[in-house]
Amino acid sequence: MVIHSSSNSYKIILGEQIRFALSDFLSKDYSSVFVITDEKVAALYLADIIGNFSSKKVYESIIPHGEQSKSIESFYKLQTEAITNGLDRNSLIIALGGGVVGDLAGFIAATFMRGIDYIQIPTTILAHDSSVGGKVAINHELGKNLIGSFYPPVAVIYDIDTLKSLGEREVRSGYAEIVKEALIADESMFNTLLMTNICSVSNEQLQEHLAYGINVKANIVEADEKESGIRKYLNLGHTLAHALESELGYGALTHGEAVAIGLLFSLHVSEDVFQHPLPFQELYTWLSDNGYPTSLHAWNVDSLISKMKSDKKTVNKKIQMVLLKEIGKPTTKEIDDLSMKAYLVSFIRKLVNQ
Ligand SMILES: NC(=O)c1ccc[n+]([C@@H]2O[C@H](COP(=O)([O-])OP(=O)(O)OC[C@H]3O[C@@H](n4cnc5c(N)ncnc54)[C@H](O)[C@@H]3O)[C@@H](O)[C@H]2O)c1
Ligand SMILES: O=C(O)C(=O)C[C@@H](O)[C@H](O)[C@H](O)COP(=O)(O)O
Ligand SMILES: [Zn+2]
Repeated sequence: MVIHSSSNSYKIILGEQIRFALSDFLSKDYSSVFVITDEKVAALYLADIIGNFSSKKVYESIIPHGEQSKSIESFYKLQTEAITNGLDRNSLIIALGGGVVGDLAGFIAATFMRGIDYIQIPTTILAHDSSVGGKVAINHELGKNLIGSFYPPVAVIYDIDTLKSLGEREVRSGYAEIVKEALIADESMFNTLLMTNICSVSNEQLQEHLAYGINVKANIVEADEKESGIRKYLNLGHTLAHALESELGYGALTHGEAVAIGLLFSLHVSEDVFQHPLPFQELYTWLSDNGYPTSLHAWNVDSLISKMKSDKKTVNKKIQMVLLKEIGKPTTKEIDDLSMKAYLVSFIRKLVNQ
């Protein structure tokens, strides 16, 4: 599949063992290569990637795994390494890992010498979403992804063999974004997913779900790369999810776990706003059957609302949520603070009473 963005067109290649054949997908002769990965992924796949570049200068940097690495400190450290390694404008950065590595390494590529090429080599299910579309960013203590850019990669090389080493928590996290894509795009896939036990999913099913998710995402980002309109729909569930991630401390919930709760919340609000029943209960049951954390601890509602205001969809301090008129019919809606407070309180009550 090829994605056409404002600055380039890039391929998304999905396959088995393709991490050993990177030169098949690179069209330029780079002066050097800088692989950025995390400690878990490095132990599993870094040698495979480096093996592709025997005749080139290859540098590597291994960051601690987890959301806390999407920080200004990691950003500065990696920029320093890029400079001291002598990277130039003809160097290539490789983001080898999940969404944390992808977002961080992509932002390094976007800003080093005002922008050099990078490729995404996603290694998590969740990264079917993060590696496509060119959103790159780091977190601020006050909010998720607040410092970043739109900067597409030159290729996405998705070796699905690497997904076999993922733990259950990461499988869950990735599936939350696939459920999101189904909710914004079509009911039949959503119903199929609700019949899937994600911890015993077959290879073929997983490939089908990944291809589906990438297709939904690719169509949206091609139509609205910089999020002036329909790209906002990919943010379904994220207004609350990002606030929770920041409020509870980055890494306390995985991004997908937070998105799962955020999706439930968007169904809760949508049902009230559009006075139309949505499958809140069905999604809740599926999430708990599949081991997502759905029982809540004390949330500070006022603090969450203030975090929700740093969402990138906010205009004039008014929160905009992505809601569903029906499955497959997303829209955006401004929610005032009083209503938001009431929705959060009733949502918490609903979850506690499950
Ligand atoms: N840019 C975007 O459009 C976009 C979209 C969705 C999410 N995101 C971002 O992505 C991040 C979450 O990504 P993630 O869930 O991939 O998290 P992650 O990158 O932290 O990876 C999750 C965990 O899995 C480990 N891991 C990665 N690949 C592995 C493998 N093949 N085998 C075993 N372990 C492996 C990692 O070391 C880490 O501990 C969040 O920061 C989120 O904001 C960005
Ligand atoms: O690609 C998009 O657009 C998305 O919203 C995808 C989300 O899954 C992803 O978490 C994204 O990073 C959120 O973007 P943000 O602009 O709200 O930071
Ligand atoms: Zn997301």
